Amino acid sequence: MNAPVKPETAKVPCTIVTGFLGAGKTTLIRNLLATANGRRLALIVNEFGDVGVDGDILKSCGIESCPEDAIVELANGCICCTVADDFVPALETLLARPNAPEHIVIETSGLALPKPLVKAFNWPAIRSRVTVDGVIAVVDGAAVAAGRFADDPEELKRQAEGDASLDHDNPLEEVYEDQLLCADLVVLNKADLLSAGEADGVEKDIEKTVPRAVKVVRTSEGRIDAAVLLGLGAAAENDLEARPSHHDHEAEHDHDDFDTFVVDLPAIRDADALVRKLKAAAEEHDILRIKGFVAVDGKPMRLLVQGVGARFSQHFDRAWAPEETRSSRLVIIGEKGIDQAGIRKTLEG
Ligand SMILES: Nc1nc2c(ncn2[C@@H]2O[C@H](COP(=O)(O)OP(=O)(O)OP(=O)(O)O)[C@@H](O)[C@H]2O)c(=O)[nH]1
Repeated sequence: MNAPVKPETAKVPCTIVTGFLGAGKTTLIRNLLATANGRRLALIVNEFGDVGVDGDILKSCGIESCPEDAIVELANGCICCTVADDFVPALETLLARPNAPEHIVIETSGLALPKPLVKAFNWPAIRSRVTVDGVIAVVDGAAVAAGRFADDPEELKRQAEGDASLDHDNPLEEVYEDQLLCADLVVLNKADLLSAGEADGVEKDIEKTVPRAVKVVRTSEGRIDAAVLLGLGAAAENDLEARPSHHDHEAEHDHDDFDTFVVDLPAIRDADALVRKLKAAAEEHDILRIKGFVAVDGKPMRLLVQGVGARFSQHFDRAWAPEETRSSRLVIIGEKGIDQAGIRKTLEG
C-alpha cells in the first residue's frame, strides 16, 4: 500500500491591486480592511517616488486584523523593477511573522506594470509558499470617460503618415492597458462622477481592451466587500500567457516616460488658497497626480491633500504626532519633461 500523501502546505493567497495613478486603489483597500471580518491581513504598499503617502494613510486606519507592523512600504522604486531587492524579501518578512497573515494584499504604484510582479511569484524562494489569488484593476471611470488614456488622434495620424520618429505609443495608455490586460476583476470606480451612459461607455471601452471575459464591477469610493475581492482563486502566476503586455518582448522596461518629484513647503495659513494654487498648477502643467500631507497654522491635525488631474480633495486625517516635524510635503507626478521649476514657482510663490 502506498504511504498517504502528505498534503502540500496551503499557499498564502495574495491579491494584487493595480490601477493608474489616483484611480482609487488606497480607497478600495481601506474599504477592504474594514470589511475583512477579522481575517488576518498583511499589506505591501508600493509607491513610485521615495515618499510614502499611501502606506501612511493605510497605517492610520487602525484596523485590528491588520496592525501597523503588518503593513510594509516599498517606496524606493517601482515594485515591478525591484522584485529581488525589495518585493521577495518583504514577502518573506511577512510570512515569517509570528501571526502569519491569512491573506496578503499588494497595492502597486499607479505606474507599475502588474505582469512582472505576477511573474515574480514563480521565483523559487516563494513559489511554494504564495499564490496570486487575483489581480484587481481599479479604473478611474471619470478619467477614462474624459479620454485620458485614449490615443492622441493627431499623433496616430502622423504615425500613419509614416513619420518614424513618432513611432511610439502613448505612455499613459500603455500603462493603463497593461494593468487591465492582467486583471481577473476590474473595478470601475468613481461611478459617482459618471452618468449611466458614460459608465456604459467606459465599460465597453474596458471590454474592448481586454480580449478575455473579465468581470467588471461598478462602484464609488472603492466600496466593494472583501468577500468579493478576496478568494478569486486565479493562481495568476500559472496563467501568464492569458495576460498580454505591451512589454512582453522587452528584457527590461523602465519608467522614463514619467517624472516624480517632491515639493516641500512651510506650514501654510490658508488651505483653500493652497488648493486653488495646486489646481492652477495642475491645469497649467498637465499634472497627473499630487498628494501629500500639509501643516496648517494653528491646526493640531495634518491635512491630507489629494489631486488627480485637476480634481482635488482634502481632509484632516490625524493629529501630528509629538515627534513629527510639522511641515508640508507634496509628491507630484507628471509625464516626462514636466516643468518642475515652473510648478515649484507657482506653489512657492
Ligand atoms: N469622486 C470620487 N473620488 C474618489 C473615488 N475613489 C477615490 N476617490 C478620490 O480619488 C483620489 C485618489 O484616491 P486613492 O485611493 O488615493 O487612489 P490611488 O489609486 O491609491 O492613488 P495612487 O496610489 O496615487 O495611484 C482621492 O482624493 C480619493 O478620495 C470615487 O469613487 N469617487
